[in-house]
Amino acid sequence: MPDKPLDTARTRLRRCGLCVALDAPVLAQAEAWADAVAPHAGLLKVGLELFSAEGGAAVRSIAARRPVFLDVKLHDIPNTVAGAVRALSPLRPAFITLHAAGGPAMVAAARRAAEEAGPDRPRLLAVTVLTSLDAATLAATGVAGGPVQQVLRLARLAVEAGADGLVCSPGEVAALRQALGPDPVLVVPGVRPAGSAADDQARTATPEEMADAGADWIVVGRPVTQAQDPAAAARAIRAALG
Ligand SMILES: O=C(O)c1cc(=O)[nH]c(=O)n1[C@@H]1O[C@H](COP(=O)(O)O)[C@@H](O)[C@H]1O
Repeated sequence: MPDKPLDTARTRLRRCGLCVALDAPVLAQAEAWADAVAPHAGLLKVGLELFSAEGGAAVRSIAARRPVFLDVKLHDIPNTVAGAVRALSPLRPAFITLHAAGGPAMVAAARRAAEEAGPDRPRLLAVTVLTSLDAATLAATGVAGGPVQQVLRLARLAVEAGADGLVCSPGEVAALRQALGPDPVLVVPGVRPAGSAADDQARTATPEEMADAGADWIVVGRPVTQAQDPAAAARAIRAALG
C-alpha cells in the first residue's frame, strides 16, 4: 500500500503486520507455534527466553519459516553492543532490539556494526519505555512527566543516532508518528484483542486501534500462544488489522 500524507494521527501509512512472540523455554515448542501461526504472521519473534535457552539455533530454525525479529534488548557500553550486533548479524535476523536508554553513542556504534553486514543488514529497533511500566513506576525511577514525553525524548535521540525504528507501547504510536513522520518503523507490543487479559502489560490497546494509529507491526505473544487454537487466534488478529 503506498504511503499517504500524514494529515491526522489516525491516517494509515501502510499495512500493519502481525508479529507473534514465540516466548517458549524450548525450541520444539516455539517451532510448533511457528508452524501454526506462520500463515498469518509476517514476522516471528525470538526473545530473551528462547534465545537464552537455544541460542542461534532458534533463530536459524524460525527464520526458515518467517523473517525473525531477534529481541535481545542490547544495553551496554557502545563497544560491547557493537560487538554483539556483529556477532548476531550472521544469523540474518530482520530486526534486532537495543535499549534507546543506552544513549546515542551506543545506538550509533550498533548501526555502524550492523552496516558491516551489507544491504541485507539487520534493522535496529530502539526500545523506548517498556510496555510493562506505568506512569507511577516511571516516576518512581526518577522519570517525571509520564511515558509519552519520555518515549518521544528517547525516540528522537535513537532515530538521530541511526535506529531504523522504535518499540513503543500503544499509547505512544500516534504521538511518535506525528513527531517523527512516516520513516521510522514502529513496532508495538502490549497489544490485546478486546476481551483478552492484559497479563503484565500496563499500557495496552487493541490491534484495530494500533493499525489506525500508524503502527507497522504489532507484537502479540500470550493471547496467541496460550490460546486453545493459536492458528485461529493469529488469524483473527490478522483479520482485525485490515
Ligand atoms: O521488545 C519487545 O518486543 C517488547 C518491548 C516492550 O516494551 N514490551 C514487550 O512486551 N515486549 C515483548 O513483546 C512480547 C509481548 O508478549 P505478550 O505480552 O505475551 O503479548 C514479549 O515477548 C515481550 O518481551
